[in-house]
Amino acid sequence: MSAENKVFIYDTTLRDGAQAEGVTFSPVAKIHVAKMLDSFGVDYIEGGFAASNPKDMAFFKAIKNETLKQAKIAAFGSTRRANVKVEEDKGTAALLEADTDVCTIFGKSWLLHVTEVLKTTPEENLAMIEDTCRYLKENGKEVIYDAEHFFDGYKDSPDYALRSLEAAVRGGADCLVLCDTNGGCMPNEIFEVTTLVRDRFGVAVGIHTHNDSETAVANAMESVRAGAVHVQGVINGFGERCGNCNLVSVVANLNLKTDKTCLADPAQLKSLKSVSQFVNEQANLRDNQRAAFVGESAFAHKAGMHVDGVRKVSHSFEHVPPESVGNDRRILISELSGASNVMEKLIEMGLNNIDRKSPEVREILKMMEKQERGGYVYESADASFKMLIKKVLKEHKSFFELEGFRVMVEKRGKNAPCVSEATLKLNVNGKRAFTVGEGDGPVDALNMALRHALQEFYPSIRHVQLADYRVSILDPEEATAAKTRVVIESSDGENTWGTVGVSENIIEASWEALVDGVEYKLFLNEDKK
Ligand SMILES: CC(=O)SCCNC(=O)CCNC(=O)[C@H](O)C(C)(C)COP(=O)(O)OP(=O)(O)OC[C@H]1O[C@@H](n2cnc3c(N)ncnc32)[C@H](O)[C@@H]1OP(=O)(O)O
Ligand SMILES: CC(=O)C(=O)O
Repeated sequence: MSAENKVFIYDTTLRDGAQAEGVTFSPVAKIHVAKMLDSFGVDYIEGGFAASNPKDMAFFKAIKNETLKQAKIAAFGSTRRANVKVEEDKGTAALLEADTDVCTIFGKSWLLHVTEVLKTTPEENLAMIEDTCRYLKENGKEVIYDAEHFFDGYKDSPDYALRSLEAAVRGGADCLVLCDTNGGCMPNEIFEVTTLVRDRFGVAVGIHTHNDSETAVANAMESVRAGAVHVQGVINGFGERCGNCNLVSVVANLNLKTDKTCLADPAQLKSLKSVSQFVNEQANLRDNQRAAFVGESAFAHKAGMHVDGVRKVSHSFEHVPPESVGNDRRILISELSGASNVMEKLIEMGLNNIDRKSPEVREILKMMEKQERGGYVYESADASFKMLIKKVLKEHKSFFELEGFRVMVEKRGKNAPCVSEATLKLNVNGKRAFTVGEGDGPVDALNMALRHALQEFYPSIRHVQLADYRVSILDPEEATAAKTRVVIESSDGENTWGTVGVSENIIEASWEALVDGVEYKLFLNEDKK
């Protein structure tokens, strides 16, 4: 890796990320995230605000017992309070107590904040910056200086904003990080101001952006183009208000689209999606389906013409190869599909010998369109679409015949729980199966009865679980006569697959989706034999 092309990645998921509404990391989660970030290859991990709370301080102690490959742990805090000696300042003492190699302090660049928030004088603020940097340097720390509101401060008074950086440099700061704290800047402003700071100071320049104008990643990229060598951000971009610069996108863009490198081992880029998912899990957040690079939809192609293009030349509709960031290409089936979408599904099913222009492909498309007009959607119900293909190709067989079911929901008294029970009669290979299932609701009960009935004949069904269940009402204006669409996700612990059913009766729609789900699994098993 050429030193001059290296951009240092400073992760603040555990500090600025924790300032996001709805996010709190447990002490154990903080350690898990830090270890994962280290394996991923970031350079700095900001573990918390040293003076803020015992949990953040406990993290700094606990992480010392872990062996990290290369990441440095940074403790975060502010410049000393106004009119307090730095040696007597509690926040600065907490930074030293954290006992990290790196201390990151934020100081004020904007006169508005100096006079109206700190309620101090411009000169005292400069002294606070210089004293705190110097004191931390004297105590052997690498000092990263976060110039809070730097761009807003610069717009208000360029002279004062630059003097605040000079104070940090006099104090010995190792890196000047320009912060767009309110997230209001445009990329061109970031480029111009970063260029000016880079040319003026012989110190490394970094960037810290927020996403209030949806420009945090673009702003960080522009800052790097202007010479910043250090980017601060959060995995998945959550953080105060609208969030921080999303490091997932920054790391991918830097590695794949510039001559810069940023991960200790660039091969780690392939773990980007799992890193993103891991952080969301630890932060108790859902994955963002539409997230750039790592979302489920990031490489999902729906429009027929796009699928046609991707099948011919993958980069005709993909800005980077999905596998480069650990993601997968997905082909969706819908009313916008053409023959190319169907071909992809045929290939997935191992049916490689059917021509794109064949009558079978046209017939599959015709059937799919008819079904969609009737309320079916196949985007999330790939397995039902594959069953439909089998039916059109006359390769479908029924593994069982339904003789009948009855579903009952009973509530015996105001405070008694609702009990759901289903009885089911099937004919399986000429033998009669009669089972009863109980469940949390009527569909769960029916699902239980179906699995009990089949597992004697098809043992693999034992492992199939109902993973998700979604209901939509079609034509709601028709009130009770409205159709119901049920989409079910089933899982056998290894794979998940979606199926769909439509009926005026919710139980019947659910049954249809359950049957497709079970048949899909049984076909998969047959194919494996
Ligand atoms: C841009 C950023 O994201 S910076 C990080 C912001 N993060 C956080 O605030 C989360 C952690 N914070 C906390 O736990 C608490 O705010 C603490 C423990 C740090 C401080 O709590 P308190 O002492 O009760 O103060 P409070 O939060 O109400 O006010 C902040 C004080 O810090 C001062 N302050 C703010 N920025 C700075 C600075 N850069 N340098 C010195 N003092 C500062 C304010 O002037 C105010 O001082 P005052 O009490 O004399 O009026
Ligand atoms: C330092 C910081 O978090 C900010 O200015 O946004």
